[in-house]
Amino acid sequence: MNNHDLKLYFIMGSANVHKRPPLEVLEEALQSGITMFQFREKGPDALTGQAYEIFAQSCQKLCKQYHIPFIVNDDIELALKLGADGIHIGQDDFPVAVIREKIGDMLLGVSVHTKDEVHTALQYAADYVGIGPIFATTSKSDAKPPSGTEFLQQVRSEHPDLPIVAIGGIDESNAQLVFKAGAHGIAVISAICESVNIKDTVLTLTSIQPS
Ligand SMILES: Cc1ncc(COP(=O)(O)OP(=O)(O)O)c(N)n1
Ligand SMILES: Cc1nc(C(=O)O)sc1CCOP(=O)(O)O
Ligand SMILES: [Mg+2]
Repeated sequence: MNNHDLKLYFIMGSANVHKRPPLEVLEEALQSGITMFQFREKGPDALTGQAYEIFAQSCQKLCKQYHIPFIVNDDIELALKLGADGIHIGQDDFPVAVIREKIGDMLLGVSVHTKDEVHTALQYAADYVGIGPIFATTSKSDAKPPSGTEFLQQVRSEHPDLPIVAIGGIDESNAQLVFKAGAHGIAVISAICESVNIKDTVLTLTSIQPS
């Protein structure tokens, strides 16, 4: 992984897309220039069992076709079974201290909200950290209150080389602020899933420079 892979990190599950087939949305996002993808199939109506696995495999196949890293959210067994490029975990998902043993050199992303969590993620060789929610989000029912960019700025100044992706309520109207605060990239669900023109949205988001 290089820092550019985090630039526009698209996250999607079937619950995030309403008007079109999710795979169509993913393919359009890939064609338009997303740099990383996370399979996040969760929520009350989430697919389960075979349908869950088949959907994951279809997303992975598309990502391979476009040479974009395919990351699995939460489900380490699925990530291992499919040979995913990486796994993203939060603080309540799996102990950071033992995950490396399970996943080998697969990419590891860890959600962090405190300096201690950043320290632990670094200690156990996380490849990047996710910081959020920066702004209010409707895509995660158990999200913490929005933090703004202050914590992100602190982490950036204390860890100049740490790959950071910001998440939560980020769209074309506020992404510049997030890059300015020191993020290498932005992770988005609704900005793409609810876009009326995915190509334009992706082009706008990927062309933002931290000025
Ligand atoms: C890139 C990225 N950052 C943060 C998260 C959130 O992870 P987590 O806190 O484990 O919450 P869930 O996504 O599992 O509900 C993420 N998924 N991706
Ligand atoms: C999956 C996720 N994690 C968050 C965190 O704060 O850790 S916020 C979030 C949802 C991001 O979706 P949207 O771009 O639609 O706001
Ligand atoms: Mg999680």
